[in-house]
Amino acid sequence: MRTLIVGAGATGGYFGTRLAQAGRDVTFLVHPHRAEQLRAGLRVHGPGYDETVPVRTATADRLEGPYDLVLLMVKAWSLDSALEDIAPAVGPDTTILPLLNGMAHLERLNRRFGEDAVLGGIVRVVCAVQPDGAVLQMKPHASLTFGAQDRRPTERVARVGQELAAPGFRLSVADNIMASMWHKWAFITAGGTITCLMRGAIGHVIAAPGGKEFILDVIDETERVAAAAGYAPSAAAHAASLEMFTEEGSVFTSSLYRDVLAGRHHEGEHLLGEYVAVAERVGMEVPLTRLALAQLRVHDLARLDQAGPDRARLG
Ligand SMILES: NC(=O)C1=CN([C@@H]2O[C@H](COP(=O)(O)OP(=O)(O)OC[C@H]3O[C@@H](n4cnc5c(N)ncnc54)[C@H](OP(=O)(O)O)[C@@H]3O)[C@@H](O)[C@H]2O)C=CC1
Ligand SMILES: CC(C)(CO)C(=O)C(=O)O
Repeated sequence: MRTLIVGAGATGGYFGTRLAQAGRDVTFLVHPHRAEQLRAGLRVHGPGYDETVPVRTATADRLEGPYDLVLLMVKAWSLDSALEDIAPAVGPDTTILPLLNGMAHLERLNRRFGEDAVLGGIVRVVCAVQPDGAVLQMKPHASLTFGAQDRRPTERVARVGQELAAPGFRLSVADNIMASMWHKWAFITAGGTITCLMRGAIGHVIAAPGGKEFILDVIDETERVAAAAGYAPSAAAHAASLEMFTEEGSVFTSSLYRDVLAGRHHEGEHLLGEYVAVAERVGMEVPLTRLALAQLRVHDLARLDQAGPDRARLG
């Protein structure tokens, strides 16, 4: 099977190198600067390991298809350009597996490629690209969960499962991938809302008087939306959110908040903006998520103003 991994960033770099090491036929679609950086291999390091993995890269102008499987591992704001770039890689039998956080991308992909060709998926890992281009895995766990949007156990799902089974992460086929994606989206939206609004790590929010009550209110708000949309978090998903977001001393911040702090592009519209839009559709008030979203929008406007004529270069 020929697999194209779109993006050799944090998640693409981590999962893609695990697949390459397992002998899979993997090509990374990258921008020219990243191709240059990866000439001598992609360094991935984390708890107890440090490896430089030889990788095959392609840039959009040299992409030859079709591929059997395309893993989309880009941030939401890059999705449109990534979809243009992968056009030569997609044939009538290509399977597209997006692994972004959130849900809104599925609709766009379904419109473009048809629902049968597009699987749902999530990854759980905590990785970041370092200034030298290496991918750093910050926590030991890593998993990839996927499945057909309509829950049918098709031949396509079985083939993709065989291709993606590799050492270095736990692979599972979800019985209901839409529910898994929703639970993760609710979780990420809660984490983003808490850390962006409070401008700090969970440990500090919990330690502040009133902080725990605020956290519980955010979890409640996000879970009520998921339930109203037909995806009430399971007891286990609720317990995982409580554990993560009420841990004393925790240094956890969402990647959304870290992107905001670093002045980078962020997934606020894709995660919180779309969440508020769903809440509106199901007739629910989400004042805390809405406040976090408004704050992100103000931040973005200020950032554009500060950049002035350089705004086109904002990354
Ligand atoms: N990081 C993590 O631990 C986790 C992230 N996620 C989710 O996974 C998704 C991806 O995040 P993450 O891996 O962190 O993002 P990164 O920003 O680390 O990586 C994305 C990569 O995609 C590249 N890219 C974007 N568009 C193209 C294109 N058209 N052609 C080639 N390369 C392209 C970017 O390159 P360039 O810089 O050149 O634009 C960048 O290297 C997000 O939705 C995120 O929320 C989910 C779980 C954990
Ligand atoms: C919480 C985490 C690291 C989990 O995978 C994540 O996806 C994020 O912060 O965006």
